[in-house]
Amino acid sequence: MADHQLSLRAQLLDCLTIGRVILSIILFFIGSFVLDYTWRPSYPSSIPMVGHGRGLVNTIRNIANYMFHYREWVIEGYEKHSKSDRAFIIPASLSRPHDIVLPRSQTAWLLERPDHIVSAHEAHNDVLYSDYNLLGRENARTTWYNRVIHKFLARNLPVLVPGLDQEVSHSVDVAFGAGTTPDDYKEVNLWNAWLGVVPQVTNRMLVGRDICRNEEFNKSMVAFVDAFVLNCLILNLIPKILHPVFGRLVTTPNWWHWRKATKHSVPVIEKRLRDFARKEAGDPAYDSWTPPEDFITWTIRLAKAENATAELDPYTISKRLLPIQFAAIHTTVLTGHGVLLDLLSSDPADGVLEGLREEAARVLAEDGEDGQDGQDGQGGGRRWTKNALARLYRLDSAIRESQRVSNFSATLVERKVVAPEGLTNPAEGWHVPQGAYLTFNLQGLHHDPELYDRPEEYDAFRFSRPREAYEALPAEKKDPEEGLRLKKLGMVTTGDAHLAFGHGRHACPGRFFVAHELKMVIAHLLLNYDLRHLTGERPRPKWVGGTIIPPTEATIQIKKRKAATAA
Ligand code: HEM
Repeated sequence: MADHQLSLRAQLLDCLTIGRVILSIILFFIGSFVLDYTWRPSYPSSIPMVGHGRGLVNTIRNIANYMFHYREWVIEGYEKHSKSDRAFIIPASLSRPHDIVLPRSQTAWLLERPDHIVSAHEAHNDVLYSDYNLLGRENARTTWYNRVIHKFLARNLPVLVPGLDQEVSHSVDVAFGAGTTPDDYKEVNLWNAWLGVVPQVTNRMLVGRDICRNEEFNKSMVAFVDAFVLNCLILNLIPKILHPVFGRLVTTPNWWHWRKATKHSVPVIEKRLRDFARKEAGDPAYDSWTPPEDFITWTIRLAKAENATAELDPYTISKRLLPIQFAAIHTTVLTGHGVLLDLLSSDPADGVLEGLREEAARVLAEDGEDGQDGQDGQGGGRRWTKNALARLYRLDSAIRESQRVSNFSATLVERKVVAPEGLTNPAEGWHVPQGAYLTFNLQGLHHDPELYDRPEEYDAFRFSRPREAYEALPAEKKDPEEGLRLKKLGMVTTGDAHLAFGHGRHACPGRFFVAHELKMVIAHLLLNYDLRHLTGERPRPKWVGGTIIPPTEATIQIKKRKAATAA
């Protein structure tokens, strides 16, 4: 019997060659892909498709070419179908169903569907693999953090501006300005400099001034969002059926980075909860205490108002911060990076930098306020206010124009059909089942010559010229309706031809904050530093599927200005 067992084991081991193991793994993956594929929602054949088209061979070609040709397919689809008001299908990555790209004329129709018919949240979760990246289903499925931001952020901006201004001055002077003198230009890596600014400024709003300058906390959060993006790229290539295993495996670093951050955030959250409790208990030491305005305070207020006690757990609060860190950090760094590359690649003869600097100095003098000496180690000088920032029309336009022409996504505003009965398109008559994905053609819209004059050109003051012309009119010639129309040229206004922040009721609720942040950063740079124009072509990004890979190697030349105009 023992001999028999031994020989069976020997035979099995003989069969187990490296070649056979590799072949089995390949067959297992192919089988998983086939299963995945058969479970995908099927789309009507009346909707045209770009890429290599339908059928088994073409499907394999689509999968092989998705990484390198997605953006070209988006452009091709815009010309062939979107411009004739027709939807088209665009192939997706290996692990995701295809997207249906809707024409501009159907924007309002889709975005007005209720959330129980087409869901933004579910679409975002699927595209971002949030069940894994956000440390589990519970944190991915909740819309709590979304509600906190929608409810509190924009209305608290006037109160937040002075603190943000301090973080901007401090972080820009460290990340861009360290070691600069008025005598010579210094070379700075632009991507790393923005990464030195955005987490600190964003976290002033999220977790307050006690932690926003903490290097380990900020590094952990940046590492978390970096891991998040990398995991999305990896999971795009793995069959969905295997995600419960691979999703957990590849997102292990996310847990590690979150844990590291909690060392700093949880004690602050616990203290805030204690402070709230003592104030509520009538502790006389807290008579004049008011909580700082930040995400921690807002989430405590909302949880108390709604009796949502689970939301008051310090570790839960620290997890709710993660989706916001993801939504806020890379998007803002990408945008700021793009704006400076566009500005510094503009023709020096056009005087764009000088125009922006003149505006910033004038508005700060007129509408800024005097800073107090010694605030957080900052000197006095003029400080920004919400009203002053609202008057930076040129800078606002320079940012909006960069978001238009240097778009960081080819398609945007993803929605998933969640209604069990599916969705019928009234304009074209087709019907798609539950699980279908719909989106819009950002690339095509932002570069359409019928919507924008000379669409490929970065025209920094495209949106501010009419606003400035209106401002210069004598009061009796100003038509308030025209004034309102021109206000909509501002960077926070979304529309069916400008989708950088999405559109409709799920449009980015952080955009008002971003507008303040980016304006303060760029104004501080221009008022305190000289920036050299780039020579040659603007460094170009690369695209992997629908994901942009920015030119992170790009550097700029910067030196301290002789006569700095602001603090
Ligand atoms: C330049 C920076 C940013 C860009 C370009 C950007 C862009 C976007 C886009 C395109 C969406 C999806 C809209 C849709 O599907 O309709 C979105 C959603 C969102 N963003 Fe931003 N975002 C930025 C910064 C921020 C910041 C700083 C925050 C938070 C403070 C934030 C919080 C959110 C949230 C919570 C959502 C989900 C909204 C919802 O589903 O209702 N974003 N953002």
